[in-house]
Amino acid sequence: MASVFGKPRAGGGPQSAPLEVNLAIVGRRGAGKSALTVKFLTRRFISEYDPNLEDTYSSEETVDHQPVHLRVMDTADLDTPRNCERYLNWAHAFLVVYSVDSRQSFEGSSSYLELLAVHAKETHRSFPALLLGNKLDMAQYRQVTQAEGAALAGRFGCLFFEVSACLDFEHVQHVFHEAVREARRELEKNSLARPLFISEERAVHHQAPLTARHGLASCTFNTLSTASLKEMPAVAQAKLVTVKSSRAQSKRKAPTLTLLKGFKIF
Ligand SMILES: Nc1nc2c(ncn2[C@@H]2O[C@H](COP(=O)(O)OP(=O)(O)OP(=O)(O)O)[C@@H](O)[C@H]2O)c(=O)[nH]1
Repeated sequence: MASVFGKPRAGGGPQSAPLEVNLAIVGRRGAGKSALTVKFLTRRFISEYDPNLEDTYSSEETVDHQPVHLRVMDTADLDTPRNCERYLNWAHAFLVVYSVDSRQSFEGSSSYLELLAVHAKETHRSFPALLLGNKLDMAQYRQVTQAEGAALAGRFGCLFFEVSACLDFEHVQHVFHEAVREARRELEKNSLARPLFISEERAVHHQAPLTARHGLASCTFNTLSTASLKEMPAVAQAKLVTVKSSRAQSKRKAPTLTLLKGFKIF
C-alpha cells in the first residue's frame, strides 16, 4: 500500500527520490536571514555580505533518517514584503526572522506572518511558518522579550525559537530541520502538495507517481481521469547554488573562500 514520507510504498525502495522541500527565509533587512542560511549550510558565521542578493541554495539533508533535498531561498525584500509571489508560490514552509535587539524587525516579522495568513486564506492552503528571534547572543541589548516572541507565534499558530547565527550550529540546524518536519507534515496532510494547473481535457491513462520535482513524489493519482496536469511555472528570480559543506571544510586553509555567491567566508 502506498504511503508517504519514509514509510514503505509501492515501487519505493532505497532508490526512491528524496523528499523535496522548499524553504523561504523572510524578514526585515538585517534580521540575520543570510547569516542563518550560511550558518546552516556551512556551519560558519559570516559578517560580510551583499544585502541585495537573493539566492536559493540547495542542500542534501537527512531528517529523521529520511533523505531530503532541501532548497533554501534567502530572500532580500527591501523594507517591507515586495513581489512576494516569488516565494509565496514556491515555498513549502517559511522561516520568519527578526532580531531580538530590534523592535522594528519584530514588527516586520509580524507583517510577514500576516502576509502568510492572508496567502493561506486566499489559496485555501496552510503554510507552516516558524518564527525565529535571531541574535540571541545580543540578549543584553534585547528590545523584544521572549514572551513577546512566543505570544506573536501563538497568535499565528506557529513554532517559535530564539537562535543565534553566531553561536552553536546544532541549534540552527535543529530549527531548519523542524521546518522540514513541519513541511513534511503538511505535505502528508495534503498529498497534492503543490498547486496543479489543470490545462486541458485529456485522459490520464497511467497511475504512475508524479516526479518529485514539486514535492509530489509520493502521490499516486488514482482518481484523476479527465484532466492533464501541467507543471507549476518556475520561479524566475531565484538563482540556484548548490553548496557542499565538505568542500568548505576541505578548503579551510585558503585565506578567503568565496563559497556562496555574494558571501565571503573568512
Ligand atoms: N551578533 C549577531 N550578529 C548577527 C547575527 N546574525 C546576523 N548578524 C549580523 O547582522 C547583520 C545583518 O545580517 P544578515 O544575515 O545580512 O541579515 P539579513 O536579514 O540577511 O539582511 P538583508 O540581507 O539586508 O535582508 C550582519 O552584520 C550580520 O553579521 C547573530 O546571530 N548575532
